[in-house]
Amino acid sequence: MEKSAKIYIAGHRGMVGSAIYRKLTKEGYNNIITSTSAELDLRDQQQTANFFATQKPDYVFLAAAKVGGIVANNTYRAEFLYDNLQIQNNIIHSSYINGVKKLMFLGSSCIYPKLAPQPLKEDYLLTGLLEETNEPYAIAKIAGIKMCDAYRAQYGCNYISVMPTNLYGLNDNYHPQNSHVLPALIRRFHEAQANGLPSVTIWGTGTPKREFLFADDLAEACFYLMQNYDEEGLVNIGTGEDIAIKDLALLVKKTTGFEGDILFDTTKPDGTPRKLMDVSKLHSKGWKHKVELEEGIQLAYSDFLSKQKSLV
Ligand SMILES: NC(=O)C1=CN([C@@H]2O[C@H](COP(=O)(O)OP(=O)(O)OC[C@H]3O[C@@H](n4cnc5c(N)ncnc54)[C@H](OP(=O)(O)O)[C@@H]3O)[C@@H](O)[C@H]2O)C=CC1
Ligand SMILES: C[C@H]1O[C@H](OP(=O)(O)OP(=O)(O)OC[C@H]2O[C@@H](n3cnc4c(=O)[nH]c(N)nc43)[C@H](O)[C@@H]2O)[C@@H](O)[C@@H](O)C1=O
Repeated sequence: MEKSAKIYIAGHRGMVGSAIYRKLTKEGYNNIITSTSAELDLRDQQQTANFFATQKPDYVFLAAAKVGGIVANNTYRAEFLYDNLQIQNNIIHSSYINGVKKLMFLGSSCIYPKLAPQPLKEDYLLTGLLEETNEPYAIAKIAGIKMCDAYRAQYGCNYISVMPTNLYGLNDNYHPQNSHVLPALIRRFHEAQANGLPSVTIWGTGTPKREFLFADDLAEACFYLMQNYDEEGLVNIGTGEDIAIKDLALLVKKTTGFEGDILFDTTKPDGTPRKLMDVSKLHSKGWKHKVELEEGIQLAYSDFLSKQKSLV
């Protein structure tokens, strides 16, 4: 990507989009275009087509999506399927019509079968049934990978797909029900500590294992792959290390200084038992994560503390 290239970050106010924005700015890119969902509803085909025809971006990072944790995915099943298919179809097709040089599509580790062997290799895609709680979201993300591959095969478009593991970081969503586990626990442990509560309840059994990548590390990987990776198919982005949710809760407890008990609400879903990425392809391309989990939780907690007055 030339420094003067016109780069569109779709979803620039989100956790990932804002991290990509920070990275590009730090690298000296100054022709970045953005638009909020209120200004441009990417589910709308005509609005999206007009935006691309007017702006004519050279490069696109597709980080706009309907995103949420396990309960949000399971509750808003129609929105997770419809919104995501619309957003990605509109952006990918408009990119083709307007000659975008390269596009990066962001998927998710939930595209892999629920009971796939671990760690998850890229070629396990479409080898088994999906996890029920996030099937609509996963189906949309799989369609995005296949859109990129089909436009590459038929039209020669250089569209690449990356599959991030579970993410956390600055500008995360701290909604009590709709967020992912790490921001949810940061908020719940912090509030319990601040209010002198005797215990914190976490969802599920605490036995599922998850892998976590700091969003600024993800942005580094996206920037690197945008310049060094031009293949069809998909590439995992993660750390290659995972942790049981119960142990994650102990880390957040330590970070927030909470001293009470941890209880488990087993009426809430566990989801996939394990989702550990095989990152050998990513490492072979020359990229490895930098921020380890405990340091990342500290950074995310500091960001939470600076923003908590504005949270609902
Ligand atoms: N968070 C995670 O753990 C993971 C995320 N990912 C993927 O990374 C990408 C970014 O996720 P993340 O940053 O966490 O999500 P966020 O919810 O933080 O941000 C999503 C962004 O998408 C934009 N958006 C949503 N709907 C529309 C719409 N209809 N029109 C225009 N813009 C819209 C929002 O814009 P606005 O703010 O203007 O409303 C928002 O900035 C997604 O593709 C997600 O699937 C993958 C793996 C894990
Ligand atoms: C990134 C990924 O995110 C979603 O999948 P998920 O990995 O299951 O994500 P999660 O962060 O919501 O939960 C991880 C684990 O943690 C447990 N857990 C405990 N206590 C809380 C809690 O308070 N909140 C949440 N959300 N989970 C909790 C929870 O029960 C589960 O066992 C996908 O739908 C899909 O969107 C996707 O791609």
